[in-house]
Amino acid sequence: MIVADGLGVAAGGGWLFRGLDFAVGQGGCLVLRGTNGSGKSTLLHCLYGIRPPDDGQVAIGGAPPDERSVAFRRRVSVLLDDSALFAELTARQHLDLLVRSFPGRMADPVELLAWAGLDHRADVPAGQLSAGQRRRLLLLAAVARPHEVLLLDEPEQALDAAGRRWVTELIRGSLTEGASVVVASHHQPLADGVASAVLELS
Ligand SMILES: Nc1ncnc2c1ncn2[C@@H]1O[C@H](COP(=O)(O)OP(=O)(O)OP(=O)(O)O)[C@@H](O)[C@H]1O
Repeated sequence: MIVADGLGVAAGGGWLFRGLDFAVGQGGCLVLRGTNGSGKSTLLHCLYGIRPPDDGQVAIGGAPPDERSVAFRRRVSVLLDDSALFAELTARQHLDLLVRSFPGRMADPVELLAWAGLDHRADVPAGQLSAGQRRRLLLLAAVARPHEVLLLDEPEQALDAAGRRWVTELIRGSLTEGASVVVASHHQPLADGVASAVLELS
């Protein structure tokens, strides 16, 4: 589903990474690891088509990624470093929007909100949620909608211990459904819980 062939990105007069080859099939999870600034977010941007590679190529389902394509965005679900919510819309309204975009293909929003531990905050505008609650809502929205590919950038950010365990459960659910997942993470238990392969950037 996801294939990188000699992938490279140049930055700051050198190569951030170069010659990356990997493939992630259905139900597979590649975990990206590496120090701050090693290029994990940049690699995820390449996989979503936000940033063209400077060397090599990447294909999602046999074609180059294109985040401007509605068809591509319907197949690929993401939580990237700049993902945001509508501050004035509640958690419930965010899910209602998704349900309207994918009619008959999503679980009941009430059940989803309870699963995310957000049922008591369902009618609070997203702008008034805590950082961890906003993170839970972003993750829930990314995973609850139908997807063939899931790209997550440090999903553990801002989450408490229970939330970090929940992320592992959430990614495993996506894998069981057959998605191909790439997740950048600094959280070793999460990596241990979901990885079928690990790519260390340096
Ligand atoms: N267009 C660009 N021009 C110059 N430098 C860039 C560009 N894009 C990324 N970089 C640099 O590439 C490096 C990698 O950044 P990136 O955010 O991908 O790292 P990361 O591994 O995700 O880091 P972190 O763990 O801190 O989230 C950074 O030093 C960044 O400043």
